Amino acid sequence: LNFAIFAEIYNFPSNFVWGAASASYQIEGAWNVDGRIPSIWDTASHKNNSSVVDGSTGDDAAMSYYYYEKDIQALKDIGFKTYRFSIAWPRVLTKTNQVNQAGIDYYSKLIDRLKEEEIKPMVTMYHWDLPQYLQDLGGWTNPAIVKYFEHYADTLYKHFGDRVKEWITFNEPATFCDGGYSWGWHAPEIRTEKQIGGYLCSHHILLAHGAAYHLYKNKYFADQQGKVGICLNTGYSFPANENVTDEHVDRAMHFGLGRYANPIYSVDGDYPRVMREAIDQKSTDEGRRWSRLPHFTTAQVESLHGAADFLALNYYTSSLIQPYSHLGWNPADSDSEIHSFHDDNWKRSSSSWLVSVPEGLYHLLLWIKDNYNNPLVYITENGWSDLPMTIEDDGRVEYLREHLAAMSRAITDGCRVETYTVWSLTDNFEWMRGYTERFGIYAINFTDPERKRIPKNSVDLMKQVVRDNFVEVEKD
Ligand SMILES: O=S(=O)(O)CCCN1CCN(CCO[C@@H]2O[C@H](CO)[C@@H](O)[C@H](O)[C@H]2O)CC1
Repeated sequence: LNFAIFAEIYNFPSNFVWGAASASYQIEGAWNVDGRIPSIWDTASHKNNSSVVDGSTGDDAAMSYYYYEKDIQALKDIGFKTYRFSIAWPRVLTKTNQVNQAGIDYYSKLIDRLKEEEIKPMVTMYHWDLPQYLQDLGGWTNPAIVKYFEHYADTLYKHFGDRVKEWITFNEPATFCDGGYSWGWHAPEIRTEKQIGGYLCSHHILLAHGAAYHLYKNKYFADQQGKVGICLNTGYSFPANENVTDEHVDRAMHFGLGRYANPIYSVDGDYPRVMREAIDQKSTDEGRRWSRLPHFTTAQVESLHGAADFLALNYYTSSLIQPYSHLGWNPADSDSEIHSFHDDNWKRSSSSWLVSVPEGLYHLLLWIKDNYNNPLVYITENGWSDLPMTIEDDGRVEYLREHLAAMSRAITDGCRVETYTVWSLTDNFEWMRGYTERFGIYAINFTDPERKRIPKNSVDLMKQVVRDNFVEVEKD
């Protein structure tokens, strides 16, 4: 059977860079070794009544602190040319904000080995493992955190900036701000009414990103010539029926992605007008003396505007939307007044929140192009989940084929996407889902002391995509 007869071929630009992604707390283990201090995820996973569904922790995880050569071999076997990993703040700085040399040495060794194998290191500075002693001071809801983060960024640029040329300040603030400080289902598991904690977190994340960006430009760029971006996650909001308008779509997109992207990438900067006006009015209606959404000063708006060299984007899934007004729901119960939900026909993964909507990636990339003047985009996460020790991961193969095809179409339609790193290189600690949901293209048996990286079928797909620089999907 000649597959080509039944397949559509989607090509990629000749200079397109393929790779894989991971995060420190999810893979490293060695949680209390060589000077690493506790993070908010050590605290959350070590609790007696931990919310991690299988009671597991990242204490050992994939043991990449010891087995990083296994990760490098896995990358080489596929032919990946970039590796997006995160550096653990708790491993690099002590509680007195001095350098922990053992932590520096670990990441230096990893970076040197990647460079030897001609694999570009792309570093995420913060992928959720905040030092616990900073959370004890309020964490991301305390404006003092901006200074601590700026010093952490300075430390990273100083020690690794000669070899690392692509920096991502934060991974998915949309997930950890509201997850951690509004709803409480992410570390540090704090619940606050009406997203007050989440909005404080977002505000300080953006100020910290701006500080780290300008620090790089002012102090390091001349010598190091690298790029600094931020990693944002969102889905696309599809109208659920013909009564849902483009205005509803834009409202949903601005309350989601725009909350973080507008201050940096939009023409005017600052929070989206639709958010600013809605939350200020609602706060007044609630009898509050000031808005739940903090205000940037004019100087801060100016400083944040344009403060990124690329937009790192994590895409997993999308939603159908309906406004509260069409559902007769109380608008006071939500700032966006938009209800998001899944179409029952969308294929399901092993994660409750993850269904397959490839066309959402296409529409999202077009929306970013149209709303943010076609910024340089790196897709830094895209992936599927299956159950432990699945090797014949046909669901992931289909998901990746369809999403790579959607990305190819967006590039053909003018979107500037230059890199794709699949989530994830190996199975790892999936936060509150522990080891019950697996995102790796390599499987790991977490009772195996060797933590062998076992290729799933999707490894063969990625080898073919890297080799041929095209992907095939079956014709409908
Ligand atoms: O339960 S509900 O449906 O009410 C809400 C949950 C929705 N979240 C949306 C954000 N998503 C972040 C993805 O998280 C990203 O993707 C990977 C896979 O999760 C993680 O391992 C990465 O560390 C992270 O960057 C995790 C689930």
